[in-house]
Amino acid sequence: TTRKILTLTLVRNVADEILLGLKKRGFGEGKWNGFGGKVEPGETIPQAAARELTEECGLQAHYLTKVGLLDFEFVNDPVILEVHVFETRQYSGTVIETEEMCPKWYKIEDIPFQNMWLDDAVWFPRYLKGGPQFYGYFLYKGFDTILKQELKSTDLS
Ligand SMILES: CN1CCN(c2cc(NC3CC3)nc(N)n2)CC1
Repeated sequence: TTRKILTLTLVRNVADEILLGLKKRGFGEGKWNGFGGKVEPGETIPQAAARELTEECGLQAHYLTKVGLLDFEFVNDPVILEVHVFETRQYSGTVIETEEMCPKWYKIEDIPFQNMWLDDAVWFPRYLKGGPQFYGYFLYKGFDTILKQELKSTDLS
């Protein structure tokens, strides 16, 4: 198996709402999600996360916190998606719609799980609770069925 390193950044405002984007094209089109993408050569993972955030919604993150790591495997597919999850509460700029994303602020109680990746309903509550970083593993069959899942806390010490 090979790993594809990806980023996912969740933005929170002072009202504790969360900024999600409706993906307009490509992988995950039609789903609400945080912002992210691939890590380019010569980039650290946090640098890639910050770059993708700006490209996808116009905000500049001034501080990123690593909140978790998610591994996604797909039956009969050798590529594991290794998604590094970050949060920012310190950012500047104006939220804009881009070619990739239509951003919208959500109250926590209104997060549209029915229109998000299936796994989000599993790990988002753990993310929202805060605390130690989390590790999640999801084995998908197609894009609509999770065959196996694992979610645990990983203290760095
Ligand atoms: C650049 N990316 C792509 C992958 N990604 C995913 C994936 C995901 N599930 C996987 C079955 C697809 N679930 C969330 N919430 N995000 C984050 C952003």
